[in-house]
Amino acid sequence: MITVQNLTRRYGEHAAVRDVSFVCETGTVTGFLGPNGAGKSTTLRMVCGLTRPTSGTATIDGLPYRDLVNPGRSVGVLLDASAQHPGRTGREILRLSAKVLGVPDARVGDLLDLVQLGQAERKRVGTYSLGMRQRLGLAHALLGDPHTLILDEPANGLDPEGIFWMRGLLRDFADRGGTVLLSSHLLREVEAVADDLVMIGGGQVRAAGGTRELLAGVGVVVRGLEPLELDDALRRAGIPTTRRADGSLLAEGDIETVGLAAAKAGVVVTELRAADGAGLEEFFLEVTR
Ligand SMILES: Nc1ncnc2c1ncn2[C@@H]1O[C@H](COP(=O)(O)OP(=O)(O)OP(=O)(O)O)[C@@H](O)[C@H]1O
Repeated sequence: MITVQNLTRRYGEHAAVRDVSFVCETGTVTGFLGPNGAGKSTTLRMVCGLTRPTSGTATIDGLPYRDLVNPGRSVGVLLDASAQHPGRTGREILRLSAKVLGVPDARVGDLLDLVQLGQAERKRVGTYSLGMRQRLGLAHALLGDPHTLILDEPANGLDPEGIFWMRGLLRDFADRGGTVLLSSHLLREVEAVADDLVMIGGGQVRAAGGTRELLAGVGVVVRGLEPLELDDALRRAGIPTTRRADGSLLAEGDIETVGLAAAKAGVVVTELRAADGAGLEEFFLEVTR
């Protein structure tokens, strides 16, 4: 379990992270979402003891990262896939870390198979694509057989097949009782795998909760024959709306309330349904703006 309590980090006058709190439960995947510069990396670095918080605390299974005995055996971390020595091969990097962690050498081969680096394991990391580095980084994070994974933008550089593969791997890790915290700036990337979402914008948590609950709470998509009249009618009925790129509206209410408001105003509705992932995407953009 990861517990983040009132974490704040200031750089001079600028607060990169402001009073951020959330919990990642054991056996779940938590998606930490936010646009560029929102404060994701700074928060993850504080959780991993790499950046000192100005105030607040972060613990993993009740202990700050710095107090964990042999942390690589309990927490797998991937913060920057490019932070490996470019002159070493993938296999060499894993073998060196295995020695440091006290992990049997045989595990290196197993992990290389798992992340499907193929022949690249014998090539120098400096020649790797970003996707290959991410795969190696994931193998590195898993090397100590940890029960917690903290991954900063792990899908960066992965192709669609790679993203699908990684989702399966993380899902399986959590289903076997592990805890996963992963950041992304793309909702679509984590929506399918995350049990819980924490959305951050401007250094602050803007929304948090179960992915399904957040999905359910984002309102309905409604389209009218006369979009402007429909928008007017809903606003007059006290229902906030957001215009979507395809000409429909995202309305903050349930289907019945929205349908009734349109009917009362005599506006023809051509589509009315619960907002799906598209609604969540807009919600995400809205709350983290
Ligand atoms: N060492 C530092 N010194 C000064 N400002 C910093 C430092 N580290 C981060 N910041 C600032 O803190 C804010 C949050 O940065 P952070 O890297 O945590 O965001 P992020 O959500 O991870 O963004 P991205 O998705 O682009 O990686 C940014 O405004 C950034 O410029």
